[in-house]
Amino acid sequence: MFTYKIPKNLQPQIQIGLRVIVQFGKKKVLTGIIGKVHNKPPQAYEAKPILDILDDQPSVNPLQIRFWFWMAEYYFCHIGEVMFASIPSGLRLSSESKIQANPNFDLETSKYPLDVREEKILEALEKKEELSYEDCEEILGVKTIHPILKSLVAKEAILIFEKVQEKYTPKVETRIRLKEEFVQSKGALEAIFEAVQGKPKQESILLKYLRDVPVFNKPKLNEKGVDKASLLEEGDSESSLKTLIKNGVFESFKHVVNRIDEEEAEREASLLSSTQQVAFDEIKTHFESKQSVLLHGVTGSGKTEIYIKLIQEVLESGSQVLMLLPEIALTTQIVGRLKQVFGSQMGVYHSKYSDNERVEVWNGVLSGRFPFVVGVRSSIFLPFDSLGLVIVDEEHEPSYKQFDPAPRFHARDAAIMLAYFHQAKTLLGSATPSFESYYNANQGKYGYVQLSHRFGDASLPEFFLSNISADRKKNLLKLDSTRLLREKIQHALDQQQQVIIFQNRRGYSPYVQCEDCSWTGQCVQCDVSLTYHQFAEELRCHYCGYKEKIPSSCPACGSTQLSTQGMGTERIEESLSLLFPEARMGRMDLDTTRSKYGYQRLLDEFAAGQIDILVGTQMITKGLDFGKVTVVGIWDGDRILNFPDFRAGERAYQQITQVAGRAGRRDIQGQVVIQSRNPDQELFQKVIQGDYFEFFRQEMIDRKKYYYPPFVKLVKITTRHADAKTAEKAAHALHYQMANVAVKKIVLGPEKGIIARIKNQYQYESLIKLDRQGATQSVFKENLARIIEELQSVPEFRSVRWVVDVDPS
Ligand SMILES: Nc1ncnc2c1ncn2[C@@H]1O[C@H](COP(=O)(O)OP(=O)(O)OP(=O)(O)O)[C@@H](O)[C@H]1O
Ligand SMILES: [Zn+2]
Repeated sequence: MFTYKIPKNLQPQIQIGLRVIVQFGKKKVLTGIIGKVHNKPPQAYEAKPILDILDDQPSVNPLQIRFWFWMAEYYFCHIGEVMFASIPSGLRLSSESKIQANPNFDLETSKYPLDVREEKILEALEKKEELSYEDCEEILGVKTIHPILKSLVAKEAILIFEKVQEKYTPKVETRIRLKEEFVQSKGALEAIFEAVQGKPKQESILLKYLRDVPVFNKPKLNEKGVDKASLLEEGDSESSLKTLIKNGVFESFKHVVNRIDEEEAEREASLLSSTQQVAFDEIKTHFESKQSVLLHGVTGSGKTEIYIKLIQEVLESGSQVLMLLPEIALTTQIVGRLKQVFGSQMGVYHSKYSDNERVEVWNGVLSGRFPFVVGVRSSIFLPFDSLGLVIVDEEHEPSYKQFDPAPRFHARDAAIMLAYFHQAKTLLGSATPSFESYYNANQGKYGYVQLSHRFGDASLPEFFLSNISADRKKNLLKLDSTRLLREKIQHALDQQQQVIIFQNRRGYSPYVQCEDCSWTGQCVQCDVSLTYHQFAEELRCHYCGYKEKIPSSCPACGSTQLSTQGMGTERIEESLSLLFPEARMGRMDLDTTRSKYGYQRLLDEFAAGQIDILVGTQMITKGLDFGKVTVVGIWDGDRILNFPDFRAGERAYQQITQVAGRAGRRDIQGQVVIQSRNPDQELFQKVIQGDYFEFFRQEMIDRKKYYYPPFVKLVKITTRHADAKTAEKAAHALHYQMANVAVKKIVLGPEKGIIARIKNQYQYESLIKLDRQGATQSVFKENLARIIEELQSVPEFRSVRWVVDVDPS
């Protein structure tokens, strides 16, 4: 935080939460937020004046600012980093900014006239799609450009963005409508039909248009016309349409599609079953005395319908609701279900949204257009001012934790704090609660509500362990699939049912190896082997994105005997299509879902029954609700157990239970086949028995004994440097200093990171265990801040980076 002077003329308007323009360094201007107003001039530097105020009303409310301060302190980062994560760049005007014309702006119909200089900028934007801050200075020949840009933003004439990928590309449709004169009278319309007589193709297009747009009864409908693509969808030829346009029957025009769909609610909430109703009532009773409730409901128990009822009640009482979902893959289906009930009062906040779409949701929350938001973890930063309820669905999901960059927050934990500031309630939902949350429930800190049966007549799936090694010995293993798995798949296909196959590794196969010298491809920037991607014919690093072409011979010994080892989703898809040539295959992983609608398309196809077998990574394990899936195969069960962490057991339990939970969600019981080389392992038995409580009890014994969460708090510190020696030395220096801090319980390390080098930076990790008391943690963090600052002033450590991760996951 920096202190700035408030010039006299701006003083009357000053309020906490206003965006202001400030000078930073010699040439830079930045947008800042007023966090505090005080009378203490800084000691170390001469305060510069604020250049301008961007808002009439605060963009950020006092609750948000309080939340930011809490986050910066708790997650050990700068308040500026929190602010940066919170505010979409479209709301941050700076000398780094670029501007583009707002495609929804129309000078003629705009309520606000532009002055000469503003018009000049818009003219320039007609010639050049984007302008930098400097371009604008040049065009107008003035030094302080922000008042003009500020005014253009306020008049909704331009949009601001910082990086190219944030630039807003409007979705433009070509639409078709009848020429106005034909809509005026029935006689005119009949005349066209005469004109197209004997031209069946043209007639068919005309009829189709009139079916979708009944202009006889509602001539006004013609104005909007129809999307050209949909008109031609059913196989009508483009050339017939062209002729109709040429002959002046139809006209085509461009239409900018709204970024956020305006959909009306289409259905009422479902009636709760009696079990759901009991759970619903219990939740509300707990809320009377507790801030947070854990809803532990088995897969398919109908948690979503309970959420819907609660959301409705809270919205009716006039408060806001935020519902967090871990990933977009999951959001597509649930969002669809929620949208049907909540329609246009629900805003959606995706990770794949462009920055300007985020601005739209942000403004929608500010204006009250979206009293309800469904979103991924960053939606906790939206400008809510009166939350009544925060729901965290799939609360156990590791993806709620942000790794990089700072703030490295856990969205579930932060959401609980956010709700606390709003005096709102938090509902955590999961079929496999995190042990931290269940522990809190067990201790009476959270209310606890259980749903132990699936909705309707559905029952929980049946498990089968299938022994890979045994099948191999008997020559029954085909392309790494066991006979049992193949039989189950075949049976499902015969019954026109669907199959999900889970493997937590994308790409074709993990390694390409030389059979003569056992060379494997290594990333040049990280100490990991490269993954083979067959379709792209590349070796790729999954840590830094580095890629290279597959060599035709071994770079080490020249041998041409290169073979692939192990199985990724891409290869499994290929194997299954060889084993089941008649089945239609689909694959869902990071590689097939990069585009914005990638998930949606795959899920739509799967829902429509156009895919028989869907192979996927952890993306397919969450929340999906498809009635025809009866068989789930876990390709490599052993891989799931090998998580390098104290949470290995918990994670494996969650992952297997969740993916299994996709099977048999309606009247036919699901079957789950786990392939393993070692099926007798205890963990498999526990998952199959489904005894969460016993599993929890046993795990807690170990965690208590070895000091792991929930009995202690963890802080992980990574020391990074491009030079291995310096990194090691700095890590030890830090370690030495920490030994003198009294409050810690245990300091482990420093050790080489699990991956010793990432993006050319060597990594050393220390793990600190702290007592759970809040006071201990603040004392520790104060000490840590001091230690790091001191170390950074040592010349040889100047370019060392220390990354502090509180509650690492
Ligand atoms: N009260 C209800 N009326 C009608 N259908 C319901 C009702 N409750 C649940 N369902 C249906 O039961 C199915 C399972 O419900 P839902 O997807 O909400 O389960 P879930 O608890 O979220 O499961 P998971 O943890 O696996 O995501 C869905 O198809 C849902 O539409
Ligand atoms: Zn790499």
